[in-house]
Amino acid sequence: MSDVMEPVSEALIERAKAALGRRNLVFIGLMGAGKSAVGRMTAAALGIPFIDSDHEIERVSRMTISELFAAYGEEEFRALETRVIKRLLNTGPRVVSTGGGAYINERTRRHIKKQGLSIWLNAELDVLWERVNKRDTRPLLKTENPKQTLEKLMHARYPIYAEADLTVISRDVKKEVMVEEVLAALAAMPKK
Ligand SMILES: Nc1ncnc2c1ncn2[C@@H]1O[C@H](COP(=O)(O)OP(=O)(O)O)[C@@H](O)[C@H]1O
Ligand SMILES: O=C(O)C1=C[C@@H](OP(=O)(O)O)[C@@H](O)[C@H](O)C1
Ligand SMILES: [Mg+2]
Repeated sequence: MSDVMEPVSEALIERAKAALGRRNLVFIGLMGAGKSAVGRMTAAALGIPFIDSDHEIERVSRMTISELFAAYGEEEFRALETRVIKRLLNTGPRVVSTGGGAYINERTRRHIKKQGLSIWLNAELDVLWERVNKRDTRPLLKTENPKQTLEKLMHARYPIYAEADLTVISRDVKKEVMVEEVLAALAAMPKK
């Protein structure tokens, strides 16, 4: 069997586009789920502008996420995140990849529910851990036992992520396969 990836079929892309219409597509899920990477590639496949809310927050504040947490704390970060995401959704349609805590914040979640179609990249702990432990850019994981912290966040957050419109299992497969599954989930949505 060849391991060369088949390009995503045009027919699937067209069905996914039609299902999404002019709505924003919003990626949610825990750190390491692939929101930033898969979101960007999904936007490219759909031909829709992409933005990562963390990148936008860093651009407008001219600080990194770590610097923002250190200087102002999580509460201030969440307030800024809510404002940025609200603006991005108001000026769409786009694909927006959020930071892992965004959908957990009640106000941000309300904006996402009102103005976007949400897709949860749901991954198991070991998949997430393998990905996040390679970088130290995530302030919430600067703890004594970051894997345990991640596990606690899973328990606290998964029931809330489960409110998403769509869910795709994020696992150890090529990112292109994830994009295809995202498009298939969109295409399979019941018509309103
Ligand atoms: N399906 C995948 N297979 C392999 N690596 C992946 C996959 N999805 C994401 N990654 C990698 O895992 C890391 C975390 O992904 P990222 O998109 O930043 O996650 P998130 O934005 O959800 O925290 C990145 O280095 C990314 O390239
Ligand atoms: O889970 C969280 O609360 C956070 C996730 C991060 O984004 P990623 O999920 O893209 O890593 C980033 O927004 C910040 O470090 C807080
Ligand atoms: Mg990200």
